Amino acid sequence: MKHIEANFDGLVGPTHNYAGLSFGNVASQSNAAAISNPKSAALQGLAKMKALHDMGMTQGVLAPQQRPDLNMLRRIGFSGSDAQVLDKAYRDAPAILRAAYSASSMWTANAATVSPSADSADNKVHFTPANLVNKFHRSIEPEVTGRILRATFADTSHFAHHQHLPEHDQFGDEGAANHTRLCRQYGDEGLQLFVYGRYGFDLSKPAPQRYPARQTREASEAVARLHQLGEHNTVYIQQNPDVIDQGVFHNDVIAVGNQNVLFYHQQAFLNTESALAEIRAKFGDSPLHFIEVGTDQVSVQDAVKSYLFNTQILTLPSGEMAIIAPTECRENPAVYAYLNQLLEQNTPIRHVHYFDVKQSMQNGGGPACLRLRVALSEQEKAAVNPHSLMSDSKYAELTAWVEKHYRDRLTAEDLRDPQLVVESHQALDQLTQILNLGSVYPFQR
Ligand SMILES: NCCC[C@H](NC(=O)CCC(=O)O)C(=O)O
Repeated sequence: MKHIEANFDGLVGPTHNYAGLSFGNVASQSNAAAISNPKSAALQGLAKMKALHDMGMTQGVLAPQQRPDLNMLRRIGFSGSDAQVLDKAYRDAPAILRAAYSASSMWTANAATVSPSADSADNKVHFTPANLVNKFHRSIEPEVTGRILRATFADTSHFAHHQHLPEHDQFGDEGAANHTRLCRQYGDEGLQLFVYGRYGFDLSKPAPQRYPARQTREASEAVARLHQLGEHNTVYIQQNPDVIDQGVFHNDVIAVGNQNVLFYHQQAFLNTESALAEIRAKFGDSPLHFIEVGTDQVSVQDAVKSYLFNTQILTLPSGEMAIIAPTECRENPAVYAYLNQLLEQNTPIRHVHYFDVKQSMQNGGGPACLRLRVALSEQEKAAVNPHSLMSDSKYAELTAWVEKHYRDRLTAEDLRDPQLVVESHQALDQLTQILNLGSVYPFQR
């Protein structure tokens, strides 16, 4: 039986903007108030999806959230018509209005944690939407994310969906951005690595000083319990607090894995040696490639700027691995030299492909942030909502949809424009038909 690993990318929503909402995410903070281009952002994302489809990969699409979140604005006391709500929020609470508009659900690595059926005791694929409590603009995502995931993976004989974890920072959960699975073939039982930034209930443990650790150990453990994993197929690893303080707000900014490859920076983890020893012991006998990048090769600062580790490592149909990197990696001399040298080494990684995802990068989201990985058997793949899978015709349809509905320029001032709400709702309403999702959005219910 053939198993594959699909990538489900988040479609960039029509209100993509630069609001500087993520303290601890250097790109988000430094591009605050820059002018965004939602149309180009969505097209960049679609081009990456299409390219992976053309490489023979299984590529899916996840719909964005309804934004602005007018229900949230009403819940905190802004009243009247939609236009009045926007106007009052723009005047009295512009930062909250920007949060209500964020297209941050494009980064589907944070949508959920997914465990494939080969690893879970009940042989189902498990999904837990991330609560994203550390950032207000993201904490308003999980409910609709859960609906979109259920509409995409509806068949309950294959797919198990859980509620997001309790909404408190001690259970802070950022989903698959802090989760990597190692395995031989995708259908074999694998080893799930849960990387956390701090302990939620034991303040005597090491923690960053400057920037927040968004993921707690207790949250990671809760997800593993829900997904029916055991000690033999999980490893918990604490992220190095010093790198969080240098802008590594998710582990996928400093480490990424695929099958028998773990690609990580020397400073990524707090206790690297013991983590690697545990991985080796639990992974079993077959070959494992630890590709460690030294600080002398690529500094943490260059890793954060270029997103060298926020790359996707794909296993191509040929069996060779390819890295999907942002063009920022080609523009950074140390990183580009490193990647060229990596291809000369004796690892499964044989190719590097560069993609322009600048609109997302400027908010701190690279190629890997934009995708949620779902390993599937043939039967499970057949049970996925077929309308959410990329094809030549789906690409053409979605591209035309973006061209029709999206603006190519959005400033902070534009967020008070009630016409933007109308446009977004029209676009999303049509999208739910294109992806055959049913009524997932509040305005449709
Ligand atoms: N995995 C990448 C996530 C990037 C995301 N950026 C943001 O939300 C920035 C939004 C803004 O500043 O407009 C975050 O930090 O969670």
